[in-house]
Amino acid sequence: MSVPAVELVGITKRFGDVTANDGVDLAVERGEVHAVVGENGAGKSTLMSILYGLHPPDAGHVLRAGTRLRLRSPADAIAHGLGMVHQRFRLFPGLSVAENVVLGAEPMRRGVLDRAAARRSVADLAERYGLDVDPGARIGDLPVGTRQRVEILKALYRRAEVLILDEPTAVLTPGEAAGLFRMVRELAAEGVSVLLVTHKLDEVLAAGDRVTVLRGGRVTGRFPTAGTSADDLVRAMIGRSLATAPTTAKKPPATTGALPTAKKPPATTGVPPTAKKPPAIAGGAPYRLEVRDLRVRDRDGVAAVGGVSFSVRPGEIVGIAGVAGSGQRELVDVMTGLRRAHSGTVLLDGRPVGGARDRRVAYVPGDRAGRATAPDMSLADNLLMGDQRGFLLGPGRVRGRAAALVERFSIRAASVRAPIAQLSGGNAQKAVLARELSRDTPVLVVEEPTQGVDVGAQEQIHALLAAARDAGRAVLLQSSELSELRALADRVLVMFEGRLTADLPVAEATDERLGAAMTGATGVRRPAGESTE
Ligand SMILES: Nc1ncnc2c1ncn2[C@@H]1O[C@H](COP(=O)(O)OP(=O)(O)OP(=O)(O)O)[C@@H](O)[C@H]1O
Repeated sequence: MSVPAVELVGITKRFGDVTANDGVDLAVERGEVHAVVGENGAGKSTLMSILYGLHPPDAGHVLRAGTRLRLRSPADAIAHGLGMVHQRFRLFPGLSVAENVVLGAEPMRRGVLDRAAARRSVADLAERYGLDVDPGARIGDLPVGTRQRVEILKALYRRAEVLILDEPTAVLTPGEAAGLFRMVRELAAEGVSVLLVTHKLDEVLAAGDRVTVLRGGRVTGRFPTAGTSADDLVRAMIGRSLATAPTTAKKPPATTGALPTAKKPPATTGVPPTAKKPPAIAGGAPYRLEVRDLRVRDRDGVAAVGGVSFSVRPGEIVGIAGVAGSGQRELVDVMTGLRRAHSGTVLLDGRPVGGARDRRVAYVPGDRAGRATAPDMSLADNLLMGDQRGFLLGPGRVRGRAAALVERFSIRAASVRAPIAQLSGGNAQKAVLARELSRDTPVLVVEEPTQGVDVGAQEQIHALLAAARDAGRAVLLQSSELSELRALADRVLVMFEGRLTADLPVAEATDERLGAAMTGATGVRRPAGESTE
């Protein structure tokens, strides 16, 4: 057998009491697409960080084409033909594609950047690997899928032969995701090895050659994708099938250093477990949330939302679909009181939303690190943030309440005192959901609730959102996963260029109809008695 392109041998990594990787062996062949899957906190990101020189392992080593490497930094990794595309792109919006690709390794001519040479080599590279990118385009003008291609080009320009993709489709539309995987197969055919970290098992099975499953920092399964089902992977990931899943996630294995079990949580901190009759709204308003002819301008004075009207009843989940930048962000900003509208109104239970952050709206932002959490503050403080009772409680009670939420929402963390930045991505997301779902508000606005979240937790989060609806809350759900909108929403709205291009009952929200509305096709279907303009 040939020497693997890259091999991780006996990798162990501890953070305090947490063993994030525990004797992990993983070999990737040349030209292979190798997926790494596992629950939130299973140790996937840690393993990739070690391979990319971001963390030194406590034990074990990395071989590249059979040679042992000492990786002290990403620069070392890049020098040995490793490249990584992070979830958050590291591109300069004001610069061109070619300038971004060559940045730090520029072709120079008489002491200045040789732009023509940069463009030529970027165009050659794009052509060789079949990547559709215009080297002269400005990054700021490009859609997310194209920006990701630029990140991949950047790695290839630095001669990456092993490419690590960390949840690459989290930010992509379904069409862009399909394009990415076509490209990944082309790269593999050219001999590039791809390590793919993802929670989407259908992607793994469609685009991967082999899969390694991690659980509690250890390898619990190795599969060729051929002949393997999603259920086989799930069983290796969580030790059971999803079909027989209890509603709450299993206790974490001892190696992840989870918190001790908390006492019974106080009733005020949880989502009501059973469906209730929607409560009557004060003043008899039929809607919990009403948006009337809303217009919002962005910083440059351009209309970001151009006259949008819709309403959400108690006990209803309304989904919002649309390609990024269609005005969803601005719409949500006004609804949560984070931005002022140019004109129009937003009413909660018949009363206008306040100018500042309105306490009647619980909000789960899509931008976890930037908006949803204070990364340097403890998990406990993040869980209680915005809860005015927090000021009246001593630190012991704050930790007690936080521990109750940790237990209830199966958040895996070494301690509620540790900074939230130390949690795995999916566990940080669960913490934000725990905080917002446990607030007793009439309206819940949720963006991308399961982004970066493992399959078991996805199920749990969906059940929690359904419970919030059944308790009579009005839920507005923005998601780029059409399957998620279909699973949860009663109606799906589509935004395109700041306007609603569809308002469909879920039974009519097919991929084709949503896709057409997302690209601006007309033929808007509106439920009787309501207008969207
Ligand atoms: N810098 C750090 N300090 C302390 N603990 C950490 C640090 N980085 C990771 N951990 C812990 O190591 C464990 C593995 O985390 P890791 O991020 O590798 O998981 P993951 O499989 O990538 O999860 P996710 O799917 O949620 O992104 C978790 O328990 C996490 O809290």
